[in-house]
Amino acid sequence: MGILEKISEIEKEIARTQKNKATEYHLGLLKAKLAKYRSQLLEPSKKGGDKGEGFDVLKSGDARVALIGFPSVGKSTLLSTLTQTHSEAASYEFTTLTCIPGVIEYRGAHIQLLDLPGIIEGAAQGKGRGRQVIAVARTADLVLMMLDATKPYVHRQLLERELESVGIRLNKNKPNIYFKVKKGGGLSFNSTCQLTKVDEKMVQMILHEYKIFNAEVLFREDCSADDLIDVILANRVYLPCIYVYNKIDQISIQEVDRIARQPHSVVVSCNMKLNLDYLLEILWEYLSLIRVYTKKPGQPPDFDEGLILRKGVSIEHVCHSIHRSLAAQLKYALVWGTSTKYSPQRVGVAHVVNDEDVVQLIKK
Ligand SMILES: Nc1nc2c(ncn2[C@@H]2O[C@H](COP(=O)(O)OP(=O)(O)OP(=O)(O)O)[C@@H](O)[C@H]2O)c(=O)[nH]1
Ligand SMILES: [K+]
Ligand SMILES: [Mg+2]
Repeated sequence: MGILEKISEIEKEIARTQKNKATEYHLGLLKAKLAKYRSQLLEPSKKGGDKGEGFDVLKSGDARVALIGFPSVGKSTLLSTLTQTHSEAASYEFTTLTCIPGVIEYRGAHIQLLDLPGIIEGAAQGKGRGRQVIAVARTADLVLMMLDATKPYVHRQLLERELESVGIRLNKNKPNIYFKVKKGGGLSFNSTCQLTKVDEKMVQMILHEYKIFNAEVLFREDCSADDLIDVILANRVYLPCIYVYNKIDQISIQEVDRIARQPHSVVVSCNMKLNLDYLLEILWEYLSLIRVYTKKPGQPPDFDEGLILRKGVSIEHVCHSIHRSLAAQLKYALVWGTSTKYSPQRVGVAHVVNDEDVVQLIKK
């Protein structure tokens, strides 16, 4: 039996197994098996040719965003609208066949936007160019999932399931489980909170399925069996995702309002250029980008050449982004902005900066 058949057998078995206390362990085991086969499917095939020409686009700029969606939802139209690059758009499906990179220039940042072929149900199993598209999505910092606002909601769920099945986790944090394989000593299992979804026996069964008999496992939150499997496989990517509903020029204002209220969702019309500014604002926020301006003594800040960094970075990162050796030479920094109580305030390398802070670095 091939892997695909095995996967579909297990999926069928999970579907027909009633969910209750008695079948709990059996289901956990099936899930572990399923995840194992799926991750085998993801391993690069030895035959080659799987990567596909036209998908090897070099990473560039401050962040990378992948456009994922069904055919003809308007992905290429968005790329051509937001960037200087033109990507062919047409009313027929599969107009785009390769990966087309463009650059969004926003608040001084260069955000690489990747237009990709449309994907369809079964993409993860290799339908269409699904596997190549998904491989590119894994390399991105964020997924823009584009949806046709005139189409049923189930489209979004289908796409989510495709990405989910290949280990892409959207708008989800990495499960807080400490996991370490050991040479001996059996299983040491602990938790720092009450667990309602798994118990030691289940954890042990799942580990055995992966031929792991000696390990240290510490649950730091009430995680599920699926979360544990994600941690064991360790090949998951956790990406922020914005659901972009396009073609709102075709639906009623009530419908637009309803969709816009859903979590992580932005409504737009690429053809009519509606709400694209807001999309960029949300994109900036979801990418956790910030700008920091530097200033030389006695001179005004350099507002043209901001440094593009990520939320949560410190003065040390600011130094590194200017020059490798700078942090070691730093005496202190002066900061004007929302990250300090006073402006300016004298801070050390560990100080965390905010968006639009102005920083003056004083060397030893
Ligand atoms: N009504 C409406 N049509 C749009 C809008 N944006 C794009 N379209 C149309 O939708 C069709 C498909 O657009 P594309 O940009 O080719 O879609 P795509 O997602 O890149 O399609 P594939 O590359 O085939 O996967 C074209 O006829 C566009 O003119 C919009 O905001 N409103
Ligand atoms: K199209
Ligand atoms: Mg296209």
